[in-house]
Amino acid sequence: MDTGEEYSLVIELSENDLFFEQKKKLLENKGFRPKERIYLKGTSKLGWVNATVKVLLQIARIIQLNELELYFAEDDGCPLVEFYSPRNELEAFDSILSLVDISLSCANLHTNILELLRQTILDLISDFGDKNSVKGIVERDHGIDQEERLIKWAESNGVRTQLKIAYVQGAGRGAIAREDLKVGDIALEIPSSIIISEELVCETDMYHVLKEVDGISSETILLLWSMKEKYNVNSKFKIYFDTLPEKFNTGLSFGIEAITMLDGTLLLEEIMQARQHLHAQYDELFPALCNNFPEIFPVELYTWEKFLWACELFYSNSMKIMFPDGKLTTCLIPIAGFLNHSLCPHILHYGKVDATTNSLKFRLSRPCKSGEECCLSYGNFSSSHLITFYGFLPRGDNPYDTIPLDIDGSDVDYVEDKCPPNWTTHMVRGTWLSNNHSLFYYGLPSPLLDHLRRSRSPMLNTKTLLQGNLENELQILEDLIYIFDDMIDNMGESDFDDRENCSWDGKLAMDFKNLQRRIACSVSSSCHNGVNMLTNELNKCMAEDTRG
Ligand SMILES: C[S@@+](CC[C@H](N)C(=O)[O-])C[C@H]1O[C@@H](n2cnc3c(N)ncnc32)[C@H](O)[C@@H]1O
Repeated sequence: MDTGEEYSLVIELSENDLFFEQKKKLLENKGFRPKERIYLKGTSKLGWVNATVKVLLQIARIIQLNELELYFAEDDGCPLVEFYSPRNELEAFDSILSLVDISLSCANLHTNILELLRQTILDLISDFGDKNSVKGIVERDHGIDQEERLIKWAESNGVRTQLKIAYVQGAGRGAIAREDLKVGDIALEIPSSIIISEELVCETDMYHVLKEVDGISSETILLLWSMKEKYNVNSKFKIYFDTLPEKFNTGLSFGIEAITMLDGTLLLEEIMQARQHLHAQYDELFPALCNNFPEIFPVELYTWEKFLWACELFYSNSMKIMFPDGKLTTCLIPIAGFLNHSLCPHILHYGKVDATTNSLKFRLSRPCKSGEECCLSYGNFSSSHLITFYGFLPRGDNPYDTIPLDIDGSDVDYVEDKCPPNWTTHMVRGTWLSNNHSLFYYGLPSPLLDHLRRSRSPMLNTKTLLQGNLENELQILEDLIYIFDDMIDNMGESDFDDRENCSWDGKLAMDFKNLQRRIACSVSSSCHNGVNMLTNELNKCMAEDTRG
């Protein structure tokens, strides 16, 4: 921010960004440079403020794209992109808000304009949250005595919280705002002293045994400690362990019927791989540890079932936390473990212990009204990952639900190498998420289409209405239709009929299969639309040729 007559904000794409080149190209396509100076005129007219926020937001969206969003964002022919994903939009809002906040903290002139910018951004954030979040429905806020006891215990240990616990429809327990919370408010603050981390294990006999085990991770050490601590009546964390579910119901516990239903889906592969990995890990440690150190590892506490329970606990409830010494550790965090996942979360950044207060703060990036469920994001995960390791399918459109394509991206000779081939793997997602269904785009990701164009015909790489190009496009779409129709056939018929009578795992399997089918059908139908558009264009071409 300058201090002269004209004020400006500088918004910049870092040169260290892993995707600097791709993002620079996207910015340039929209008429921006990687470093833009946005002048703030000495007027507080609302039209001007709105226009300035719009420009800042357009740039920030591109800066904040992650790899997967970038893959799907390359539809440079589309001026209509409103937002790339809820995560991206909230990150973009967060970044421009902090830009304005930094300027406000050092400005003594024109603060009214900055305040107006700030308020405009806050209004947009609130609007965005209202329109794009699927709100959890509070089912009941009674029968939570244990949880209330845990909160009292936590508060007496220095936790500060604006949240209470209640049962939320379809999600077990959740954290509900006790009063209206604004952007920047801390919904929950946890002192390091009640974070369950490997530090607790270091002073135990168990640690001395486990540190000698070849290749054992600190996460596994904490997991094995937790399996025993759960039954320790004198544990400092007894009240926490008592509130944990007896059963987790993640994909790792799917029964044989649900597994069979998943035949032909990616979820089956993910679950089987994860289970094999856990079985191998268990077999490496047990029964050897119980046999060699029966005092430390009582055999009845280290059964396969109890090990699986602990794995599910860690997958679904642990968080990776960065401590002030720079160490990144997997931890269990009382109270924070009640926060459910949302595709449009209230809390974006939470993984770093604040060195001055020695506490973990859960700050809001969008407002949460009194009585509303407050959520964070567990990460940018696909639904198959969320089912396997957390046991739920998120409601709403998950932008990370993709179907990978078995195409090797590295085998094509690039003749016209204006844009280097950065993508080595290719995928699709539901084409309803795309804004650009026009000729040459078809709602499909541009990196995939470009790759297919080049591999079919290395010399043709233009999006023009020439007959050769159009025929090439037609072939590409027909190949994709073949792949996806085959996939749809392999998945069999939709199973909607008996959903309500299904077991928990049967329901999840069915919902996942229907989701995958919906994605594959959307791709196939977008390709068919593309074929129709191309056939029309080809007919026009041929009619012109005949006239000529
Ligand atoms: C960290 S815990 C959150 C608290 C949990 N609901 C409870 O009752 O203990 C994570 C688990 O909550 C559930 N969960 C989280 N987010 C969810 C969502 N959006 N929809 C359904 N279940 C969800 C899943 O069972 C997940 O494994």
